[in-house]
Amino acid sequence: MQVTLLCIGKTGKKFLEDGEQEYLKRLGHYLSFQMQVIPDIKQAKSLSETQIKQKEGELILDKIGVSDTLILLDERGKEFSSMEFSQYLQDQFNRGGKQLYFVIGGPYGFSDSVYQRANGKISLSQMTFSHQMIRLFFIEQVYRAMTILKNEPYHHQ
Ligand SMILES: C[S@@+](CC[C@H](N)C(=O)[O-])C[C@H]1O[C@@H](n2cnc3c(N)ncnc32)[C@H](O)[C@@H]1O
Repeated sequence: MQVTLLCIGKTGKKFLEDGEQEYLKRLGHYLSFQMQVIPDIKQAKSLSETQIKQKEGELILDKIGVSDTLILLDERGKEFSSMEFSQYLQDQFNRGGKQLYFVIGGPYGFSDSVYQRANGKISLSQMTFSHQMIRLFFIEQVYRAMTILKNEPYHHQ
């Protein structure tokens, strides 16, 4: 199964990019995982928050095929412990689809059309993180989950 993390706009901060690269490299040993960045549109035009969310939503949905699974990262989503999240990922793998997308919204979150298409919503906490920081936290959690599934010591060190 191909797992893709879709994000809006470049990370732009070296300390976060370095962390992303480190954990993407580690994850590559366990999983076919990629991060795809959808260009940030807000600098290009003067649009309202709702219009920005709608445009970003169209760009997100353009990437998702009818049989793909789309899971949103959303502070109002379901919360897991890291152990529970590893089982959640395993369950997704067991379903046997080809493409599993996790999506991080832009600075204003998701449009209604993205919420309507989504197959699920997961939260990393009830706190709100920046759309750039959450990438690193999520990639680390996927890496952690894979080491849990492989009975490796990372989670227990
Ligand atoms: C700055 S937040 C957007 C907040 C927006 N006001 C909302 O209500 O969704 C940008 C993106 O980061 C992600 N995000 C931020 N905090 C999160 C959390 N605690 N759990 C999961 N995703 C989170 C979500 O994908 C969100 O769309």
